[in-house]
Amino acid sequence: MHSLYLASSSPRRQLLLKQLNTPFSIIEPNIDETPIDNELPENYVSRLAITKAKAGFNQLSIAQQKTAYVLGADTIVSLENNIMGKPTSQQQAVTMLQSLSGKTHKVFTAIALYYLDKLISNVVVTEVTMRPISIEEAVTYWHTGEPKGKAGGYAIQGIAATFIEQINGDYYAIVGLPIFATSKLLKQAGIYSLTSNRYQNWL
Ligand SMILES: Cc1cn([C@H]2C[C@H](O)[C@@H](COP(=O)(O)OP(=O)(O)OP(=O)(O)O)O2)c(=O)[nH]c1=O
Repeated sequence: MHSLYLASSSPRRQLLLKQLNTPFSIIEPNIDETPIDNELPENYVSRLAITKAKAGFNQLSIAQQKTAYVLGADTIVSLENNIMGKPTSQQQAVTMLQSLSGKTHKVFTAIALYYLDKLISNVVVTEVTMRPISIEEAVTYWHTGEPKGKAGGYAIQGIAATFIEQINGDYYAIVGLPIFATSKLLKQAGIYSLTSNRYQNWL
């Protein structure tokens, strides 16, 4: 018997996890997302995904913890090792988009699964190339409401799809949960729902 929990308040992550065909419940951990000085993007996302999974685990009762598998995830946008989180003002959002305009940046998404005193995690990196975006366009985009709550201040699954020339990597990782990497993590933990003998070696 096991129970999968998603430690996330992101509606996108909840939708994406449904694609794994494994029933789950939601816990909403509250954690401090402040980066440590000079922390590399990969280390930052990994630390946050792990912190979310552990914080979620700690919200459960002792009885629930015995069978719990808690999944945490974190996504950031990064240009030249700078970490871009979720913009909190128009000015911040416009500045972020202006720095990404006409360039290729990286999206880092970490996933972490905490269970039975074990921790397994992975970081998925995707390259995103944006066409040039004018300041006027960035301001208009802010007023659509879409950039709020999105790392880097854009949502590839929304209007910002029109900004994206090319991606190299996993689309789902940009939206917040890399489905393939997550299925591998669940398989590693022995709770992937579609495991078949024929594809035993795909991990
Ligand atoms: C780049 C990009 C990010 N995002 C989202 C994914 C994440 O939800 C969000 C980054 O913030 P996160 O801190 O990773 O997650 P969150 O605060 O939304 O949810 P929680 O911590 O409770 O799990 O940005 C998109 O939806 N589309 C995009 O194109």
